[in-house]
Amino acid sequence: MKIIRRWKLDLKQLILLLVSAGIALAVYSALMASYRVHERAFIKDTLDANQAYAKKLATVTELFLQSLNSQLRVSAGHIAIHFDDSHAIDVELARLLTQTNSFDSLVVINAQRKIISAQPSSLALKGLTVDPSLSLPIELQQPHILDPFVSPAGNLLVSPTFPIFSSDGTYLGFIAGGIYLQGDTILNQLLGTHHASEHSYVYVVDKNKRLIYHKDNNRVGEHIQGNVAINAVLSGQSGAVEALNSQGVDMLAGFAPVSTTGWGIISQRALTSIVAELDLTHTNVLYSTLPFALAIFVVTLCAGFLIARPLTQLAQNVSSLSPGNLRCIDETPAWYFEAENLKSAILNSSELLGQEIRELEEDRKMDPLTKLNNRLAMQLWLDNVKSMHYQFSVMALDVDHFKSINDEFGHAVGDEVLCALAGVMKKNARSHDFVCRSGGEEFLIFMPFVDANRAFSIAERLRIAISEHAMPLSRPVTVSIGIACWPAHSKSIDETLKMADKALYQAKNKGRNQTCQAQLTPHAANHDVARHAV
Ligand SMILES: Nc1nc2c(ncn2[C@@H]2O[C@H](COP(=O)(O)OP(=O)(O)OP(=O)(O)O)[C@@H](O)[C@H]2O)c(=O)[nH]1
Repeated sequence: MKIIRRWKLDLKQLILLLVSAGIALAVYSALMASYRVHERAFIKDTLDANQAYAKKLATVTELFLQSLNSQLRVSAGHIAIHFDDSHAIDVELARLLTQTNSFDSLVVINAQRKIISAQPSSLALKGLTVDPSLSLPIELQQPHILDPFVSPAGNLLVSPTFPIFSSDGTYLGFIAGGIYLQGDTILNQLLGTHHASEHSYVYVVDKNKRLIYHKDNNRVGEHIQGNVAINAVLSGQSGAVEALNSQGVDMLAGFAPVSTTGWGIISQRALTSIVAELDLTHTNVLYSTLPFALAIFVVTLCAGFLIARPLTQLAQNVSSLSPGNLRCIDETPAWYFEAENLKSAILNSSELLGQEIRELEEDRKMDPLTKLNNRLAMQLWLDNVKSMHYQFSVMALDVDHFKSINDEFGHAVGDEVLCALAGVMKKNARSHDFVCRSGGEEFLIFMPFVDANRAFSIAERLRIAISEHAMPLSRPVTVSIGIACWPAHSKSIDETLKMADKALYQAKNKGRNQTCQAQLTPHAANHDVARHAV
């Protein structure tokens, strides 16, 4: 049968594969788990930080506006005293502008909406009448912050105002501070520094969802719609939310309202920046893990080779096993329990197998009924004799009237008789005689180094012993024997056996229960038998 060897992974390759997959999976799952945990923590921290920062900025803005209000109140009191002195008002506004650095511009507007003083004077606003849309402070006659508007000088600004009353309580007008929303402004300095984090930024909307501060100055003045954080903060809430901004970017936004103005402050960070930061962090983690993973890989690989080695050697030794030589298996080093077990199992099964083969071999050469040698064993024995060329005599022995025993007592009794005869033959044979059952009720006994005369007397002794042996039937059993010698009777062993057979039939013909010797041939007559005798 042709054996087709299919390619298969060996144990070393399997261990290698398993270790590689194990390490890759372990590193991957550790990185993924760490990534998820960090991502959640990052998002929560960012939301918390942005909310805290928005609250802080709202508080700072409140304080800033209060401080502006206080400054305007002081100046309003001073201006009320000198309301008719245009120069004095100019001086006061100039002082406020330069000393406090809180405003980008300052104007005093009388009850008729006319600008009676303005700083810096370069704006050239003095004498102008402001738009009726800006007359709310005149109607309210109390502190008020005007919503962002474009000033007559063309600047987008927010404007805190404070009313000016004369000592008798007559409303004279109001002082308005201008805080520019575009360019390098005071609001920029207040909101644009010290972010919640490097990647966060702040923007501020007024109550009409109009950007009044943004890091991208060009967007100031823009109206923002559909922003969850803006909607929440303008409804007076503070908090944090992960939501898409107006430009479709996923943002982590913290927000807080400035209650006095109705503004909303939002501090936010793009989610993608967190992902990028996490990616960078985990790439670094991966690089830091790689040497350890490599070390584990190498150690496990070595262990894998050590584990595979006894098994590989056992397999090689078993495949090159020679009958009866189990030493190579016994000497295979097996340093761990399973390999040692396998080695013992192979040794045991090899020994058992060897024993069974030996038994089979014995059975092959043995007559199953009488346990005497069979014809195959006889042939092997004769081959050996031929090669050694030592003389022997052979007895051909046949049970007399065995058919009648079978017929009379049954086949089973016939078998018992055959076994009993075999026992007598073995008992009478010497250790180096070769007794075999050559057929049904026929036997051959080879006697090395025994000449014809001695063979005759041995045969007679055996014949008498058989006839006297108690058989499992009511009458004695006898045998007839023919004798021949090799090479005394013939050069050919086959011929010698035939001559013994012939002598046997002579004994039968002479009336059975007797021994006959083969006749010497001319060749045999010249043969010096004594030369070979013991
Ligand atoms: N019980 C039993 N009988 C066997 C066995 N082998 C052969 N026989 C019988 O042995 C008998 C041999 O008969 P024959 O060849 O006629 O010889 P015989 O009856 O012994 O007569 P002679 O040899 O002429 O004395 C046959 O009946 C065979 O069936 C066996 O293994 N067991």
